[in-house]
Amino acid sequence: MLTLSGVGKRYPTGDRALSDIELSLPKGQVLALIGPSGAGKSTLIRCVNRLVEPSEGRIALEGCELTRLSGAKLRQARRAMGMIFQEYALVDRLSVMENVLSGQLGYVGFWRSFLRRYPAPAVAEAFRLLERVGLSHAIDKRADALSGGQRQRVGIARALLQNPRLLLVDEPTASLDPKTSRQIMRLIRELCAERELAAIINIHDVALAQQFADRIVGLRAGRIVFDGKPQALTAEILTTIYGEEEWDTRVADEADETPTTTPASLTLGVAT
Ligand SMILES: Nc1ncnc2c1ncn2[C@@H]1O[C@H](COP(=O)(O)OP(=O)(O)OP(=O)(O)O)[C@@H](O)[C@H]1O
Repeated sequence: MLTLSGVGKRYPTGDRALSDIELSLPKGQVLALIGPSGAGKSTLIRCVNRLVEPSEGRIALEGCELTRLSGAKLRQARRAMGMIFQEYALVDRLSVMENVLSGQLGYVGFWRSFLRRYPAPAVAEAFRLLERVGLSHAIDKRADALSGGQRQRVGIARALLQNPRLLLVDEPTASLDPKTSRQIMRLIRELCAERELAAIINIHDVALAQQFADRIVGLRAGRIVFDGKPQALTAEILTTIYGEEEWDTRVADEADETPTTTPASLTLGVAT
């Protein structure tokens, strides 16, 4: 449903962020994008919805070539892509419900949304979504009264309200504790399965990526250096992506204990 062919990005500063990206994402697939800082993960996600303009290559969503679109047609195509950001991007002084409804901005027109009058079906759907993400008790709360995990749930409900076919998720767990991070990743995973949504999730936590994604793509210096199943991510491949590190023994060494043979996947939570 999403295809990137020969995509590259060079910023006006001269920094080359992406080179020769070839990627095809089928419907319903959850793809985790991993790689060290500066590898190009955010740039790749932003090229897909054209927040960043690719310098070369083509990106097509359900047969529609996004890289050729502009103006109203681009805005319309963007509605098929739900964005979920690390920093939640909520309006603090608005309620949970109003924040979710603001996902309708592209549909209802500026004045109507400015006056905060939303169509009844959108409000009903927002109620359903808030219930689904576990926030039915907090509908009237102001966004700034929520925990990080709750804020992320609002962001997820807001992205889903526009009924996207693809989710673009940028560091969804960066500011969350380990348990909440797992809950948020599980929720995204379940929602993708329920709605046959494809997702690209930019994530630093390799163990979470392995646990909740169908497929892992590793970027290094703007190039794809791994594309495969989570189980195929060996210590050797992690070295290709991140550089030298004793993946199997790192936790034990740092705790000054006898090195163990802990599998790579269990020791990678902080590998960035
Ligand atoms: N707006 C920009 N202008 C110039 N260079 C940029 C810009 N945004 C990113 N870059 C450069 O592009 C490269 C890729 O950055 P990007 O933010 O996509 O990496 P990332 O893998 O998402 O990193 P992180 O995990 O730290 O968020 C880096 O060299 C970065 O310095």
